[in-house]
Parts: sequence; structure tokens; C-alpha cells
Amino acid sequence: MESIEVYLDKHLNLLEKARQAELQLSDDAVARVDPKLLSARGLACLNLTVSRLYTGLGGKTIVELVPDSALNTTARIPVHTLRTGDIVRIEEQPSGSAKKQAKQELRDKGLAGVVVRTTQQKIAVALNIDKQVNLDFPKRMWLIKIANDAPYKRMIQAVTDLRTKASKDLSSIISISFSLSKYIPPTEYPDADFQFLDDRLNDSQKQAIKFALKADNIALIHGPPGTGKTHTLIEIIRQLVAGGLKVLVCGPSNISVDNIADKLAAYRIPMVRVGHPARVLPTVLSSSLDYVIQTSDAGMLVKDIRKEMDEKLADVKKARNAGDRRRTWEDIRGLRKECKEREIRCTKEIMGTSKVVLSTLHGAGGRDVLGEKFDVIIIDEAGQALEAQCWIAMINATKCILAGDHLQLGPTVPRSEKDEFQELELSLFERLIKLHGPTVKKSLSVQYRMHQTIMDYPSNSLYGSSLIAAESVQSHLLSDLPDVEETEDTKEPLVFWDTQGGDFRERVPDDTDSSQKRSFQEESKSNPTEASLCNLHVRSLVKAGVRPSDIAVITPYNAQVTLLSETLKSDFPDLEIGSVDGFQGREKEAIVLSLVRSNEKREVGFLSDERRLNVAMTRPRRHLCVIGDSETVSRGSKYLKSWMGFLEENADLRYPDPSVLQS
Ligand SMILES: Nc1ncnc2c1ncn2[C@@H]1O[C@H](COP(=O)(O)OP(=O)(O)OP(=O)(O)O)[C@@H](O)[C@H]1O
Repeated sequence: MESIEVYLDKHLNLLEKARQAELQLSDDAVARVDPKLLSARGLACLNLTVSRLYTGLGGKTIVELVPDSALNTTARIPVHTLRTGDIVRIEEQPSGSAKKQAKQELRDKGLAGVVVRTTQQKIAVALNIDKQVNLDFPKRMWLIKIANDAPYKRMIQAVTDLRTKASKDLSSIISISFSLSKYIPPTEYPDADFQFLDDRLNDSQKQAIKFALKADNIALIHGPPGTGKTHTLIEIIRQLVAGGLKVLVCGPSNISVDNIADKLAAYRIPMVRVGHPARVLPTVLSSSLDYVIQTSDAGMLVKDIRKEMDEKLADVKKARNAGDRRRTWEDIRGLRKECKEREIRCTKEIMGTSKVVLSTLHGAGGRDVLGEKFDVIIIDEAGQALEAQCWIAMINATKCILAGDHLQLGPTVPRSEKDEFQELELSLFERLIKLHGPTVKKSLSVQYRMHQTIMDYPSNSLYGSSLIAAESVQSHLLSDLPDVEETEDTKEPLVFWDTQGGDFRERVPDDTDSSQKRSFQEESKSNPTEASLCNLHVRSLVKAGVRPSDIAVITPYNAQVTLLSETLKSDFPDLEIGSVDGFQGREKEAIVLSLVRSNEKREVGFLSDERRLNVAMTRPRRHLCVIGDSETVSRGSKYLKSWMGFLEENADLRYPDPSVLQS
């Protein structure tokens, strides 16, 4: 590879461009696209009104928004894609000619915040307000998802620091990562030497654990779907803590971190989860830094201050004039400052006594984590992390354990016509494997999720036939679940509804639209007839007794997610409907996969990405139902062609009758 300096300079340049692209994309969407279209795409919610203001965790001001009853008689917020943790901007909803101007002034006027709760009736947002702002909300508001460039800024900082280090003190981790020194794998040692804490571990997991613990500086654990990667990491963390070491556990997303925090909680290890409470799983909340602070003695005092802040917030509404209002806001600001100072002191103490600290890779660059020293850094889902993200946590580390699967989806980078960000898609995890070969990793091989028939294609096509289905799952079916009847669907592990023939065409964006609008629409395709077929299949599974919460409908296209949500969500609120990308790392008993693409030109777009398909087909435990047009899909790539061939031979093959499906 090129020199470390050249590599990092190129990387910095790409990161800066990606940051700009991300901001541009969001600006374009907001400035040029009609709010109604943004709402139809699930990226905005219109016609909202403020129902209350209160103080949430960490002293944050929360605004709760509900549908404006004058315009919406159902009292339900229309379907949207906003999730807890998303960054949003709340603004006055402009009307008529004011619309254009208001959109241009978006940056200066609106209030940014983080979604902390969404239900069908309301959305709560924790406002990012450090300075005094006027919280006299107008009657009608709208809320829009916005880009957040803070992660890019932090990555750029990490790579800049790395660039500076490259010219002076190279740690062995940095040397190995840039091929300046050879990777020397740890030598094996016999089982008898080693006491495992968990007696359920299989051989490949035991090998990986010993390898990671024994490694001097870097160790990679390759965990194909369902092979117990997290399970393996838990044993490693317990072993490290038992050895008196302090561990930082990171992942690229909040869910990757919470997954570990959730499982680790059972072992009563002193641990703390750093991060915005809105983004932390409810089951992990009791280990979250904000929560721990509040339940500590110092936190009780903070609680009193928050109560006082709530009272003051209520006073703002009652203020008789601008002077009164200003004075009340000044008081609130003072209280918020005091609250923060106490929290900082308390944080230092808690971080110091925790043996395990968990945070996202981005969070590892925050004030709370930066001040601490760790013996080992563990990064889960490292195959999904941008290289620069990993360096935020790794820059000063002496030992790192990275776990992931580079054959599933990699890190997300902004889309661009010239594919200029392709290089950023190569994760450090994959780069290390390319650089040092298989000696740098140990792979897990027994999977505990999929029925053998569901596992066979991904195992043979991507994992060199190395996967073994554990006995407990190799022949499990939906019909084996309690209260589930045996039907033609529940007794089949693999069903393929082949929609070939031209009656299930994807929906094409309207050519008469303006070019910007069209390019925005093209980002997402949908297929209404296929959505109807998904609907029928889900209903049939539920009728047989499968719980809706055990089923997920997934698809590569966001417009199809919106369409499916509109048709299924009200009847089955517990059914999960989402994008393939968003479902990475998750599993369900039954997965219905809608491929969407069906066209004369035989275009498959990003369906052709093997890693996306790998994620899609490895989410189910007992039942995978694929819905797609084999004529279109099989022309997409060699891989897709061989998958279609596999389904024809191994799945329960069905041809739907389009006349019974309403489009
Ligand atoms: N040695 C084992 N014996 C029995 N069950 C196991 C073992 N290891 C893992 N499992 C089970 O396998 C399932 C998947 O484990 P885990 O969530 O750790 O996998 P993963 O590799 O992190 O998954 P993903 O594909 O989402 O990355 C869990 O239900 C876990 O309890």
C-alpha cells in the first residue's frame, strides 16, 4: 500500500468531501423538495402542534408534538421514518407565499434536537439549546430529519491526529495497520491451561477467545451471521475484567453497543453506557451514564435542580411581558449550567470506577471517554465502521480486538454519481484482512439462527461452505412454535413467490416532475403489487398462529418500506417493517423479503450488492419468504442468477395470480 502519509491525506480529503456531500444532500432535500413530498417519503411530519414542554434526562428540554386537531381528525401522526435518536429540526410551518422564504431561512430559524420518543400520537424531541432561545412556539409546526455532520468532524479530527502521530510516535497498532510492521499472531496454547467462564462455548468460539486474549496488539474475530460473535465478545470482556483490566467497548451504532450492554448486564460487572439517553435501548437505560448520575447522591441534587427548571419552564408561558420572559430564561440558563457542572463532577467519578465503559465509536471521541485510560479497546460490528470511526477509539490504544463480518454490509457513505466515496467503504477490519491475510483473524463457524435450508446458499456462496447449523436450529420450523398450526407456509423454511411475467412491475418515478424532484424520487423504488403479496403472506402466517412480533417484512427500498407500512402497520402494530440495511444485526422467526425490482430493462440497482443480499437472507430463523421477479433479478449479476437458480431448486416455488391482488 502507499505510504501512511499519502493514505491518510487521501482519506482526509475524502472525509471532508463526504461531510460536504452529506450536508448538501440534506440541504437540497429541504430547500428544493416540497414539504408534502418530504412527508410522503417519511422524512418530515407536517401539521404538528406543541402539547407540552418538560425537562428530560440530563436536564434536557423536551418538546412534545402532536397532530394539529384543526387539520387532522384522526389524532395520529402520518407514517414517517423518524426514529429515536434521529436529529431533527422543528420549525414554524410556513403557508402560501411565506413557504419559499421560510425554507431559505431554515438554518437560522428552526430549533434542532434529537427525537427521544415516537408513538402514533406524538413525537418528543430533546432540544439542543445551550443558549437562550425563545420557546414561544407558533401554533403550527413541522419537523424534518436533518443531516448531522458532527460524526464527520470527529472522524476528520481523529485522522488529523493520526497523521500527526505518523510522523513521530507510531504505536504497534498503527504500524501493523499500515503495514510498517508484520503481524505476528499469538501462539496457540492448550485448552487445559485455560478456564472458560461460559460452559456453552463451541470450539471455534473458544479458539477465537484464546486468540484475542493472547494477542499482543490486534486480533480480529470474523463472525458470520448468527455465529455468536456477541456471545464470544462477552466471554472476552468477562475474562479481561477478571484479569483486572479496564475495557472500552465500542461499535459504529448505538444498537451494536446496546446489544453487548444488554447481555453484559447479567454478569453484574461495574459498567457504564455513555451516550444520549434518547439513543440508548430501554433495557440498557439503567446502565446509562445519565441514569447512573441521577440515581447517585450527587444526582439527587441535580434532580431538584431539574424540578426547579420545570417550574420555570411552566412560568415562561405565564410571563406577562418580554422582560419577565427574559428573566425567567436567564434563571433557566443558570440552573442548566449548575446542573451541567454537577454532572461533570459526578461523571468523572463514575467513569473512574467502571471496569467496562460502552460507547459508540463517535462517542469515544467525547469529553467523558477521552479523559479515561483503557487497557483494551473492543470494537463490535467493525465491518460496518468507517476506518476513521475506528481511529477515534483506537488512536491511543495499546490493544484492540475487532469483531465483525466484512461479507455483510460495510459502512455507509454518502451516495455520489461518480462513486467517489467508494474507497471509504473499505473498513479497517476488511483492510487488515487484505493486508495480513487469515493469520490476523479467527473465524466462528457454528451458527445458531437459521434452518439448514436457509443457511445453505449464503454459506456456500460467500463463506466457502464453512458454516454449520447448530443441532438446535438446523431443522426448526415455524410450525414447531407453540400455538402455530402446520400449514403450507409454516412447514416450509424457504418460500419463493416468483412474480415473473410482467404483472408485478416496479413503480417508476413520474417523468413530468422537475429534475431535482425526480432524482429525489429515484432514490427509492416501490412495487405496489408486490406489497399486496407481502400483505397476503403476512396475513397467512398470522392466521396460522405466528405472532406478528415474530415476523419482519424487509426490503432494500425505502419507498417500499413506506408503502408496506401504510398497508400493514395499522392491522399489525407489532410487525416490523424496515429496510434491509436497517435490519443488519437483527433476527426474526420469519422474514418476508420484497425485492421490488421488476422492469423491462432488467435493471436491479443496488440489489446487485452481494453483501446487502447476504444480510437480507440471513435474518430469519425458521422461515424466509422471498418475493421477486426472477426474470429481472437473475439478469442483475452472476450472484443473483445463481441465487435464483438455488431458489428454484430448493425453495417452495409459487407463482402468484395477479388478478387476486389489488394494486
Ligand atoms: N455456544 C453457543 N451455544 C448455544 N447458543 C449460542 C452459542 N453462541 C451463541 N449462541 C446463540 O446464538 C444466537 C446468536 O448469537 P449472537 O447474538 O452472539 O450472534 P452474532 O454473531 O452477534 O449475530 P449477528 O449475526 O447478528 O452478528 C444467540 O441466541 C446466542 O444465544
